[in-house]
Amino acid sequence: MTEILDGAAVAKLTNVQTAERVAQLDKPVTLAVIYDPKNDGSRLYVGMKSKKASALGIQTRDIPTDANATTQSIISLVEQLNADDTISGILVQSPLAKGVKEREVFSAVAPHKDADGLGATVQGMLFGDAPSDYTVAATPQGVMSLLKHYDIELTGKKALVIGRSQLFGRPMFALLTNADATVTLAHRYTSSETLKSYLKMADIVVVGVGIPEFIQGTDLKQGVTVIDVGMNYVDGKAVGDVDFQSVQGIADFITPVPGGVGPMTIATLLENTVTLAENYSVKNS
Ligand SMILES: Nc1nc2c(c(=O)[nH]1)N[C@@H](CN(C=O)c1ccc(C(=O)N[C@@H](CCC(=O)O)C(=O)O)cc1)CN2
Repeated sequence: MTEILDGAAVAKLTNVQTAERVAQLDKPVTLAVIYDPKNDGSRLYVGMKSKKASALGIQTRDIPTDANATTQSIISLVEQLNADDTISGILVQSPLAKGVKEREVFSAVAPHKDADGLGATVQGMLFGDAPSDYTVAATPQGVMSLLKHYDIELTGKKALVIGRSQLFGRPMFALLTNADATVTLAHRYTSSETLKSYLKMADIVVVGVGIPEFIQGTDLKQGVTVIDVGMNYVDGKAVGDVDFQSVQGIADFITPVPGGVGPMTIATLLENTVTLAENYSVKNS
């Protein structure tokens, strides 16, 4: 029997705790969100994040980049927000406009305001498994929260991460390594025969490549745990990178799309934001 890892339900539990934490603070929690208003997905996701933030008592300042925005102009905006004491956390929604160097913009966010955990400093802390307070990218951290909620054993397990983005794959690799799994990171230059062999060996598969139903049940080992990070739209419907029906009876656990990693991404972003606000208030009390 294949059990659903219910991201929507676990996100709800996280959000209740986040709302309680916000209510305990004596100053407003504000998340600044920089995004490209020309990108349909970004408008949708920023809207979802702002709506959820508001429901939890977190204010958002949504900042659309202008038509002639450059890497430097957006970095200057980030630097203003870094220095703004009314801002608890900063999120740079990906993708930014063509030609803007995202990594440079992510890394301009001050570590103590990096709500999305995408900057070089906090990602360096993650890769060094530094035992200190730093934020972790929302999607991979949300995956880890889901695995923990369902007590999925990671120690010594063979984990396959497919996709090496800065948003997901690279921090996912680091988190699973830090959790003592044996991790392989596959990507577009991994041959299909190599990918096939690793898929058949993996105890845990985490895939985020943006190809609808890229993974089929027949690719997988009996009893595998499947985490579908894919967020594709086919005929207007959200579809993951895994053929959900085809893994029934093969996987022990799977995240659905919608209702899996997506809600966890938003819940984790907002959890990160209140953590930054709490740390800031402690340091400045
Ligand atoms: N700076 C960032 N940019 C982007 C991120 C990110 O984590 N940080 N992730 C993705 C998009 N994303 C958040 O921005 C995101 C996508 C989807 C969902 C979600 O909850 N989806 C629903 C389905 C929605 C629908 O039905 O249309 C679900 O899976 O249940 C949340 C966040 C790219 N950019």
